[in-house]
Amino acid sequence: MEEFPCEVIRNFSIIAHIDHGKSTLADRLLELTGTIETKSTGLNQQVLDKLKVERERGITGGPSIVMDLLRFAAQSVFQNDLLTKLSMIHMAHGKQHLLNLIDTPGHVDFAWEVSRSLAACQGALLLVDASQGVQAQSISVFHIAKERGLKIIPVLTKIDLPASQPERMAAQLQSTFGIDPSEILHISAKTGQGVEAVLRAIVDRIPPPSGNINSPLKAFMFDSLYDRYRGVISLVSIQDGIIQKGDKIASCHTRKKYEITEVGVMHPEEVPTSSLQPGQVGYIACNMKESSEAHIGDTFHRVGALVDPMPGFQPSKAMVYAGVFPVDSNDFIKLEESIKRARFHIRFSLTLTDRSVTIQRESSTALGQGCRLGFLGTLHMDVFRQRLEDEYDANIIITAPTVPYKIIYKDKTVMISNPTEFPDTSDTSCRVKQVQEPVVNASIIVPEEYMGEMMNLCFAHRAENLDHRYLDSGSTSEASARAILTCTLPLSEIVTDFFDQLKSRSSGYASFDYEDGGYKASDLAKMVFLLNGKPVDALALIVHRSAQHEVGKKWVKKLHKVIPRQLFEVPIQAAVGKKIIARETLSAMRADVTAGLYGGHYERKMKHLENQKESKRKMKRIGSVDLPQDAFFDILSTKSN
Ligand SMILES: Nc1nc2c(ncn2[C@@H]2O[C@H](COP(=O)(O)OP(=O)(O)OP(=O)(O)O)[C@@H](O)[C@H]2O)c(=O)[nH]1
Repeated sequence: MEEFPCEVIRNFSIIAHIDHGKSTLADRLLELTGTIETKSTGLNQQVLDKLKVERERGITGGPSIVMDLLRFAAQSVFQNDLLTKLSMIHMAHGKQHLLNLIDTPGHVDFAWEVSRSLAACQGALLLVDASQGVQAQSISVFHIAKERGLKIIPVLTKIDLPASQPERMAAQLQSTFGIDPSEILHISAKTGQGVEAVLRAIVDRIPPPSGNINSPLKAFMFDSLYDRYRGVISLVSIQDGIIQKGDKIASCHTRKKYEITEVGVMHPEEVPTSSLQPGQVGYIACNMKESSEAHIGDTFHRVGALVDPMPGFQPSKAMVYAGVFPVDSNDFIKLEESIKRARFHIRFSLTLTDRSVTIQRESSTALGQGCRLGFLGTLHMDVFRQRLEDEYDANIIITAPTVPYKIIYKDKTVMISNPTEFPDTSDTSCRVKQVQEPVVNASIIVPEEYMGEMMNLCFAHRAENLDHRYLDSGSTSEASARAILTCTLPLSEIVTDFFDQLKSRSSGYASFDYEDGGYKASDLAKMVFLLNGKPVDALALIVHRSAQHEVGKKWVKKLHKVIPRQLFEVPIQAAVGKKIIARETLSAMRADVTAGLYGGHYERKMKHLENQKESKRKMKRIGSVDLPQDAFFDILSTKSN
């Protein structure tokens, strides 16, 4: 592939709320520039099926069909999934331009990944569905792009839809982001209307990357992947200088030295080039053996020519944790493998890095050996869980999600991510000074008639600092005004069913987004459930004291409903510290399942015994109480809390 000087290069991203049509627009741009063929192949369906989970949730990491297709093609053909960036060539003003589309995950859980990708861009298309208008995530991604100083090209899409209201939405973009309506492009990515103008705007409005080919090499690593044969492949954006095969480079972060074995760009698959120059975004392969050597946000320089490193990033931290256990403890190794495979797939489909899901072994007296997984957010966890359950047919139990708490003692601070580790704060000898929980700054956008409902929902989830303002005045008779409601919420309150309730109580109209709001002191306690006097560690919860009686009562009722009767009476209790705060009693039942069957019914008797054996196999024995797998599912199902 020919070399492109800096001034004809444009590095951009598409930022949008989920489902606003990012993938469709990317497909159109790739088609218009001849990067891919216009006609989709029958393969697409196959690929879509493979990515069922992400499809169902309506999220993809990038230009859907193209990306997915290439990801899978690349996996099988080249054993390489370096596809978070695509290059297109476009003729404008009599010159060929190289347009690099850099993929972003575009979801609130992955804010860090979004800024990581945007760091390699000079501009972004802010894509807004003209029938839906500005949504919560449009706002958060806009701010990230703005903070990074990117040129933003506002684009209203889906104008072919009868429900689209481009004029009204343009006014909304103006009032929300201060965008001049004359700068807004009106397109339909589906029919292709106006998409040419998008290519023109990318060339005309986004500045070329700056950089000097004669300065010392400075290459910024914004992503990395592992290739079985070539080791770590890094995606880099060249800030200054030039990089080519045979060059000896070093990492600013680890000081380790490497020799470049290959450089190239994605067009759309890997195309080796003789060099990468300032402004170019491409891949480099060097003799980097371990993923642990690759640090996202690292800067490479030529050996012997030190440069100031680019500002790096704070990698994202796991914010939601859950335990995963095999129903049959012999399956632990199999489960661990499934988890690793699921992690691999999620990483590609959501454009995440290797370390996006943290895994630690965990053992529970109730559930045996398992893993404690850490996720970036609830969506991340849900997608992962669904993939484990669906695609790997994993016979697993997943515990209720929890968030990391800060326990401040007189002499130290400890972070805990498992309720079983939570200290008994009512015990005066435990020396806990304060307990803090993570909070988020949440924003919800809804039509005004749902405001009351949304406020109630927020208050029921311990919201503070509630505020609201209007985004527009609902200029047409059929469209009501939309408002943005902001508040702080404890993260633990949104990891269960908050999102589902938000959707159902707003008839699907509310959009929700949040950002990290730090830690806040809170009056929390550990709630333990006892079956026949024995605590079940896997069921332990952390509750706000104001809700402990309500939560305790609800859970013992739920346990009472799902635990089958045993041969003896079983008290089911909820305790906080030493205090029992709720109780139900499960009455005893008869033992012999065949007792009612008299002589001559040998086959029936055997069948009953077989059935009993089968259901015993699926039981978890908690102390002396048998709990069927289904009961655990029911108890731990977050949706029915
Ligand atoms: N009518 C119409 N539909 C469109 C247009 N652009 C996208 N769509 C449809 O909108 C839906 C979402 O489009 P996608 O391109 O998958 O959206 P996305 O933003 O990539 O979604 P995620 O990657 O899952 O976040 C699909 O059903 C598209 O067919 C458009 O211009 N007009």
